[in-house]
Amino acid sequence: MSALSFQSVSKIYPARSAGASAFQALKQVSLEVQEGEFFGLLGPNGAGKTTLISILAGLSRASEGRVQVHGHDVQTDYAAARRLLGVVPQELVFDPFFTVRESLRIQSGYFGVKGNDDWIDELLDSLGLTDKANANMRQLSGGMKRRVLVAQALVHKPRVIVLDEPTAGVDVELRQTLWQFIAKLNKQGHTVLLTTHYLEEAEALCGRIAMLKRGEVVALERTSDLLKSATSQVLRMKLDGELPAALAAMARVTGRIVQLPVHNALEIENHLATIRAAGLVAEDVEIRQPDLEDVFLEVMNRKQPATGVSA
Ligand SMILES: Nc1ncnc2c1ncn2[C@@H]1O[C@H](COP(=O)(O)OP(=O)(O)OP(=O)(O)O)[C@@H](O)[C@H]1O
Repeated sequence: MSALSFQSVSKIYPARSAGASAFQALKQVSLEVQEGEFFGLLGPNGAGKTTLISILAGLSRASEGRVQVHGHDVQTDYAAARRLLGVVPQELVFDPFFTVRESLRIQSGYFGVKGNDDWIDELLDSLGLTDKANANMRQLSGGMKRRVLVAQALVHKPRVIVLDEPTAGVDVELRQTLWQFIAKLNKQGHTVLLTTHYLEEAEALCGRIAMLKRGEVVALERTSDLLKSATSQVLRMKLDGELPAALAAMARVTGRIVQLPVHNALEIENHLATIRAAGLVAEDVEIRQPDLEDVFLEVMNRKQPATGVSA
């Protein structure tokens, strides 16, 4: 039995006002995540990742289809399904009146877990929160609050850990602490479902990845196979000046660093000639293997059949 099962899940948000149209955020999404997997759910802003997680967590209802956690339906068997899940939400929602330790005890209470202090201490320690155990939630920085949200999601030792962009806006140290801890829990058998815009993290951590585009699954593969599926290599260089329009359309640009997909030697020569003809000087030119970000862009830029968005 799968740890998570999404069967033909669709979601249509109703029109908010007369004259507005309804919006289909998910279209027939089907996914199975096996127990013990570290699974990545990727997609651009608005692709439907949070909607799918909200349905999984019972915060929103699917318009069609079925979602199960270890065989428990998230609608008809909500309490059992929810107990198996630890969800770290994207939004920093917290109660400002309690200390960190109090809020973890309260959260344990919601799940009916008593005498949980040993595990709470371990969570505080693993997430670098021991010093803050008695601090009031409102005194914490954004990154510290994010750590508490992770701890809250894990108080009942859920079999399935769901992380919705857990590293958005957090520093390098927390990322490392967080990933070490989550990887350890995954090794112990916990299933992990992760959404992130940091494709380097997804590449390093996830064994399998689904990519969503406008509510549809457009790729579902092992990470290693996705990386092999890229049809191009990458021409990388530093440039001073603006890239000619013909190349800009296909380039990944970060400050002075320009990266272009290339399929053969002739294409490399042509790109460099176009750059020279524009009066630009390329420095530190190299060819590298594609990474997950290149594959992601390739998948997202593939022509898809037109999809109706209104209902
Ligand atoms: N309550 C709502 N009513 C109407 N439309 C909504 C509602 N919630 C989300 N949407 C729309 O559904 C689409 C999917 O949103 P969702 O938040 O699931 O995307 P996402 O992939 O999580 O994006 P991001 O990467 O920005 O977090 C978006 O176009 C969004 O505007």
